[in-house]
Amino acid sequence: MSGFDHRKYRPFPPLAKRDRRWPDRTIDRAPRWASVDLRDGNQALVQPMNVEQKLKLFELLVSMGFKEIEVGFPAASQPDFDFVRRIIDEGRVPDDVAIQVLTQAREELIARTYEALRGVKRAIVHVYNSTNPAQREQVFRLDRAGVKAIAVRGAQWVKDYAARYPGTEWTFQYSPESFSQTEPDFAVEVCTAVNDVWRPEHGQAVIHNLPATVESSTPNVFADQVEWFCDHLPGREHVSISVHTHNDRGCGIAAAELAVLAGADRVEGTLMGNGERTGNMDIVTMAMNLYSQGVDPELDLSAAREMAESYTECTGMPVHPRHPWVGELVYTAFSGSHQDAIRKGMAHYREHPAAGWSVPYLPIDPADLGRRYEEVVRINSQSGKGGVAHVLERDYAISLPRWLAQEVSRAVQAESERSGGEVAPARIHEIFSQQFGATPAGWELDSYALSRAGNEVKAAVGVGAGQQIAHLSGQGHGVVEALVDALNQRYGIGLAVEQFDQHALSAGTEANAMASVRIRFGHETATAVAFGEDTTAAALQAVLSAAGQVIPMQTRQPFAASNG
Ligand SMILES: CC(=O)SCCNC(=O)CCNC(=O)[C@H](O)C(C)(C)COP(=O)(O)OP(=O)(O)OC[C@H]1O[C@@H](n2cnc3c(N)ncnc32)[C@H](O)[C@@H]1OP(=O)(O)O
Ligand SMILES: CC(C)C(=O)C(=O)O
Ligand SMILES: [Mg+2]
Repeated sequence: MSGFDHRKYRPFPPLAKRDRRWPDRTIDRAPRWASVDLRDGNQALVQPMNVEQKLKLFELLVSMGFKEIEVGFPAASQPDFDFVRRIIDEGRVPDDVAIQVLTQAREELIARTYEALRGVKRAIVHVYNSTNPAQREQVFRLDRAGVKAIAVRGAQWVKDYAARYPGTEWTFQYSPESFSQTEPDFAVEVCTAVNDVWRPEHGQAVIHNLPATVESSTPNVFADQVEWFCDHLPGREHVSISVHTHNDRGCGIAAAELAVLAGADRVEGTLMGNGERTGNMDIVTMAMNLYSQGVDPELDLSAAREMAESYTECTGMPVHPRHPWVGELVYTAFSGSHQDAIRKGMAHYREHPAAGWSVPYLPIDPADLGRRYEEVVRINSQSGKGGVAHVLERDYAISLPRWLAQEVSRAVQAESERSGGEVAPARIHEIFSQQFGATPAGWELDSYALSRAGNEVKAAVGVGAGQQIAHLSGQGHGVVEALVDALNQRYGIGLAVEQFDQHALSAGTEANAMASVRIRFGHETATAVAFGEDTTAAALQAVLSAAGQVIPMQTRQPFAASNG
């Protein structure tokens, strides 16, 4: 019989709250960020970071602008203790950064915690104990009063030991661990008792950190809990309210965002969401969410890729290619309709930058995070003409008319179906050059002379190479028509031009002009592209290259005679 049985679980009881205000709010400024990478992130790693790795990550966090960084649980292990000592002794903690350390509410651990912090300019001592019914009953085997007493004793030790180190600017932080699974009135009762020891109203800096230690409800329920807590904590105005969410249901970031709407001033989390089990809330994502709404995240994420690399180096944790904002593929479109829209949207943004960023499928400008536009459109069998045209435009300054983009895209599609994978820009250019830009042997434009009488252009064109030059002449409304006329006369055939485009190329390209043509010959068509010094040369060569594809060999030979 299957053990998969939902009846084993109980639904999370929501808070009966009728006066919620948070749904009508928006976040218009960044909360205070506190990184717990070096503690919660570290304690969840298969192989916790060594001192060198911790140093590197610490320096990364400082460089990103974090002002509050939980650097470890120094009473728990010698490496954690040594790390805290090292950053203090070596003067690595900038004056505007407060390091934070975690401890259980046990005297010997608190004493050792303060030893680790000796001499630091400012620090946050973070003491915690679980307050929810399951831990009260199963871990502590205590009732509410007993668990509150653990917190009060812990708060007292934190205060007493701080008094022994008067040279440091201390902030005290208390976490009713498992807050989100604790009865709200009890969470308020415990935090009030802690405040009675710390007396924030007399100037002691105090943070109450409300953890969703294990995420067990939808984020709206957490927001209700936070709002309720803020409304009911006596002296709320004297303390900072922090949240610390985990991601068991995949909503750690959403819960933190809604908690900020509900009144939280501060958010604890980690880079990329590393942390216990499914992780802590990901500060990078939440900060980027704000950034994408035009809110200054107050963290520097401009070198996001390097940040992700350092993160992996320090923690050994890979970054998923679809990780919000930072993953390798998160600004990449393979699918045709997305590429088409991105191409048009980027062009629109270039023309109207003052209107702000609104490129479809790209929530932000990838360049803001140091991402290259090359990554945005990548071609495989799901791609369409817009994407192929975009790649040629972006990487080779070649603009294709719509009809030609369709043809090139079909050729690229055939290649990707054959290979079953991505077609790199260089290969797209090669396909384009070989299938559309090649000049058939004997069809090189050697020379041309034009004269105009009224609306008519007369063209005398030398075709071929070396000794094999044919001299053709014809007339028409323009050079293309004149050359087609010359070819039709010379071979007694009926070529017709179906499509023709020419344009000057942008500076920096070798040729000055590009022309593209599709001609019809009976049931066949041929398309060719040519580049030239000038638009006339490009146009004539394009027609010759196309003609060379469809005029049968026997008709073509010999090509040295002149019809003019
Ligand atoms: C949600 C979180 O992330 S909390 C942080 C968790 N992080 C860590 O635990 C990492 C570092 N921890 C450690 O290295 C160790 O747990 C230590 C050094 C702190 C303590 O180690 P030990 O004393 O050997 O054991 P352990 O952690 O099992 O202690 C459990 C005891 O502490 C009590 N306890 C647990 N948490 C707390 C707390 N916050 N405050 C006071 N007592 C606590 C338990 O009730 C239990 O008591 P008992 O021995 O009377 O049954
Ligand atoms: C120590 C606390 C804040 C914690 O990490 C948690 O509850 O998840
Ligand atoms: Mg945690």
